[in-house]
Amino acid sequence: MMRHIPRKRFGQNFLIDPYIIAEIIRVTQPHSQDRLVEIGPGLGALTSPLLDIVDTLQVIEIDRDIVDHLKSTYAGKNLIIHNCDALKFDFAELGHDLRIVGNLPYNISTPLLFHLARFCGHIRDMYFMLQQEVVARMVAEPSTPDYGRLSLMLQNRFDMGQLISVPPESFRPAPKVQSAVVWMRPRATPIIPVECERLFADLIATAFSQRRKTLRNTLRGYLTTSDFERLAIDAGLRAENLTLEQFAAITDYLSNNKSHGWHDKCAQS
Ligand SMILES: C[S@@+](CC[C@H](N)C(=O)[O-])C[C@H]1O[C@@H](n2cnc3c(N)ncnc32)[C@H](O)[C@@H]1O
Repeated sequence: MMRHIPRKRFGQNFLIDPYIIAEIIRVTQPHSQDRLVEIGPGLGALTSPLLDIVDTLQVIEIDRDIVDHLKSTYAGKNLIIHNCDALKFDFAELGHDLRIVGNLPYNISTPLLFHLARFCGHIRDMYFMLQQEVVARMVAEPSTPDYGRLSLMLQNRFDMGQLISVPPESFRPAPKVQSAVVWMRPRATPIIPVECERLFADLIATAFSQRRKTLRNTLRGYLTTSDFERLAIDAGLRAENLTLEQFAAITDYLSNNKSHGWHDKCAQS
């Protein structure tokens, strides 16, 4: 293995634990024909075992030194390297039915998950290593401390679940936090219609901007007392108490109610 000084700015914490590496491959269940994509291959901890199974592997890596290393290590193998920023990568370019895996750079994990959500229609499933704390927020249920914008935005688009809990010692250098592997599968249809997602995003950003306040206060700009009554939602609740379906009902109500001025906004987005 080449001498490489891990770059903090690229979130480089390399997997060194053979048990965890084997577990990730086992849960991913790759098949030779799969259209597999790895984000952030690094020094190849997952890339090597994946290349042993799949006919072709596409990888997206930002670090040029690492790309040079990958080119020499896997010369002659069916590895297609995209030397670019995964946050800007057009995943639609790779076709449909994508299976995406990666031990993600933790410093960009949330924006990367939002970026990937835009390509739901191209994705079959995803398996990612993330900070445990982020996974907890992704899969959180209403009325729990971890439930918030990330839970709602992603649960709208994906079915998700935590698979493996991973300690810091499984990486070099060891991160300060506990990690976990999560699976994500796009829902056949998002709960919020795509054309209303912008309104939904604005609504939950406002509702969660002051977590301890009631919806009556936080959503004052959106809903009157009689709106809450028509929706059969208690205005004395907090954002964290509402289910995704209840936020969907509010979004739907606003988008169908021209007097609120949201109808046009929704249609434009
Ligand atoms: C946590 S390391 C994982 C490396 C390797 N897969 C492993 O498990 O040992 C994250 C990898 O993502 C790369 N990376 C960081 N930011 C990136 C970005 N914006 N786009 C693509 N790759 C990125 C890093 O250079 C690094 O190789």
